[in-house]
Amino acid sequence: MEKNLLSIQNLSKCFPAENGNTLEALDSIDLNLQDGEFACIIGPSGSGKSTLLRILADVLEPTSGTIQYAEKKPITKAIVFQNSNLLPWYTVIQNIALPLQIQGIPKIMAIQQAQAWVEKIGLQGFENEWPQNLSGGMAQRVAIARALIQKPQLLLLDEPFGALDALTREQMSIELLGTWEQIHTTVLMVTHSISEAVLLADRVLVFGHRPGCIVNSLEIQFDRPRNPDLRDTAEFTQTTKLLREMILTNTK
Ligand SMILES: Nc1ncnc2c1ncn2[C@@H]1O[C@H](COP(=O)(O)OP(=O)(O)OP(=O)(O)O)[C@@H](O)[C@H]1O
Repeated sequence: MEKNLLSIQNLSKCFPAENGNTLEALDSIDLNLQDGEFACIIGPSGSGKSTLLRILADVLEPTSGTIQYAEKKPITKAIVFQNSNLLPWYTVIQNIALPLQIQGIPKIMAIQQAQAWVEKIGLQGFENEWPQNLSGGMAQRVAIARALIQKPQLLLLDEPFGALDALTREQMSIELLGTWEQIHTTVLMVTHSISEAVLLADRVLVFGHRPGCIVNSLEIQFDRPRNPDLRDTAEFTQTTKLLREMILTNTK
């Protein structure tokens, strides 16, 4: 049976704007995330998608509303942004090991675990490289490994492939699919790519124009584990078409 990880109720967020006005970024968001679910958010620019992720990551406070956790205690979370935000004075392996060291895990053990992640993301040989010498795709692989090494119960991905070229982006979403199929942690991912959402997600949430709220959602019912070849099937094309129509209808 499906188990709830968290429940967002009536969540709104306002920012102070010019002339003493307020800018309503989010309005009355209600959302349950199931334990082990991969959910994607798609919506217009400025509709509050990043704001919602930042609230869930505890970087921002909501103006009103609640987030309740099924376990009745805070859960472990990690967030990855469009920009990898690697520490430039740390090497690849040091960046990946950092969250464990912050948790107090001895350096030698943190580096051992980071080495396993270097292998999972295919960056063997680049362990001691500096972030400025990595391609955009490599840097994002490191950022994702740095998040996943923490074994977060909730992984928040804010357009993690948005700054990459189309081919690298496709490759990265296939790699993310493979990694996620092994760990099945709960993911909430913002993306602007319909095909990425359909390949990865169990459910796609469609945001309307600001103030952001969920105007529609689509269950993606392809079997797991999913194979990237799914993208070549007629069912995949039909689903992307359906989602595109849903987005266009709701964000006119
Ligand atoms: N710290 C802030 N202070 C003031 N306004 C903010 C702040 N953060 C976001 N906003 C405003 O809130 C609205 C929602 O922004 P947000 O970045 O959440 O949208 P988004 O849907 O993620 O956009 P995009 O798809 O372009 O990344 C925007 O109008 C933005 O200018």
